[in-house]
Amino acid sequence: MKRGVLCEEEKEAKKQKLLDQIGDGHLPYLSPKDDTFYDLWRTCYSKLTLLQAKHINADLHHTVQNAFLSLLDNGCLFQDLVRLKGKDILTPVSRILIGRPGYTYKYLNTRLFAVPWINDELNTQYCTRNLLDTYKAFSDLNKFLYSQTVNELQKLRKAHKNDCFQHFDYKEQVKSDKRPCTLNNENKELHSLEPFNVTLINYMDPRDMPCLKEEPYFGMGKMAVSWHHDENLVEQSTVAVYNFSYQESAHDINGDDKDPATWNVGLKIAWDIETPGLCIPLNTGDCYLMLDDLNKTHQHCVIAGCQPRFSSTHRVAESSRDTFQYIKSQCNSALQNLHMDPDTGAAALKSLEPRVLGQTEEIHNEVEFEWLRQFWFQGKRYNKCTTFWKEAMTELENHWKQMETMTSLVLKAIENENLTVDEKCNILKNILPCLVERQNLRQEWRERCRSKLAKKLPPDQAPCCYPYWNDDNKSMPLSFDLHSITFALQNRLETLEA
Ligand SMILES: O=C(O)CCC(=O)C(=O)O
Ligand SMILES: [Fe+2]
Repeated sequence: MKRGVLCEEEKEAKKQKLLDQIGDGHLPYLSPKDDTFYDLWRTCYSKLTLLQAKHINADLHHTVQNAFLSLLDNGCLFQDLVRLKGKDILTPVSRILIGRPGYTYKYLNTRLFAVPWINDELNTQYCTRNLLDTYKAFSDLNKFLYSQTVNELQKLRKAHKNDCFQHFDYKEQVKSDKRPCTLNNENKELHSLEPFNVTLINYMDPRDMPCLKEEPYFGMGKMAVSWHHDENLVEQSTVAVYNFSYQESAHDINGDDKDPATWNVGLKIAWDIETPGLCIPLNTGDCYLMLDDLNKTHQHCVIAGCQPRFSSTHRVAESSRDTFQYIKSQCNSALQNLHMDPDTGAAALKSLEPRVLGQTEEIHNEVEFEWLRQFWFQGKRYNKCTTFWKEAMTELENHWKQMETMTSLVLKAIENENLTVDEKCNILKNILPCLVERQNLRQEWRERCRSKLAKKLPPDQAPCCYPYWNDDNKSMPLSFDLHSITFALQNRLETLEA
């Protein structure tokens, strides 16, 4: 766990404490019909910018809105079976990730694989021409939202400078506790200017989701997306959202004190019950930007209106360990230690250096659990949208299978080679934790694939426990179930150390 980051249990306890403090009542929140709404926005939510639909080019609206509908028509939006506090939950919202070729984005323990929004090299990766244009629309929207973000960040920097200047001038008069929230980090370098690398598309028709949760702190209404910070983003990077709701509907799920038709984004300061929350209605075509560190200092949620609604949420995903290019190079570095005899095809390990063997087993786990099993857990959904990931996974699976061979070669080496007791102990100490973890995670993924919720999903989205094989499968060097192997190795280590 990173320092300074609250773990799940601590967060849950803190949240429960807040809810207990609130009791049966609700905390105040402001919406445009409140007089002080804009004052609160300016002072405590100044890094939230709304870009009204009327200020955006009509052609862009047209292209993007058609692209959303095309995703729906082509069946490219999927509810995710995410894992939250050790439980599997089906998200009310359906999603697809679109972005740079090879990028992925992890949220709630689920790795989403980006459908490439443009691909100059290969045109065979889409089922239809129509989908190619659809994805490209989000690349166009991405460019537009990025240019708006750069503008807004410049404005923010100017305002920030003025604030600092004024603050300097009136230092004696301005009491620090009266300073508006914008002045909190005067000396800090502002924002990341990296372009967005992915967009997570959301879709929900409230008529299909009669059991949405009530917003618990303020009583803002039914939540399509609960309170959260967006995870796994580059620090201080902006999130930009395009909002599109369509079709009239008479059905109102949120009571009558609010315009029944509109969707709202809710904001609050994390762990703060003094400052009122903010509820911002979103008209179709409106965009909002969560600039700089707003996503870190504040949480947001989405309050459902009564129309079906899409959003495209552009972000700078933290990508150091999250691209196909990265995992491929990890595999290649692990496979450096494998020698294949060109004549006989026999496999051998080049080095028995414990550290090298341990690293290979770590990469083995990484490719198996962070990539292959994450991918197949999402069923065959990606086939509908792109061939990019099927091809990528075939490549990774081949590498992974060679690593199964490498593990079997280490186990043989421990049995047969002329190694000293110390050498054997060192090898075992380096590889055993990885093997135990592999065994545990294989069981966990297998159970997730067999859960009740998993079985309810449509056939093309049903989780596959893959790779999976029986002991009589002669093409696999080791069993799927590693229980007896890890048990024997643990005993072996204890005996050697005795
Ligand atoms: O749909 C929206 O407006 C925001 C959705 C959201 O918060 C998310 O996808 O992380
Ligand atoms: Fe979010």
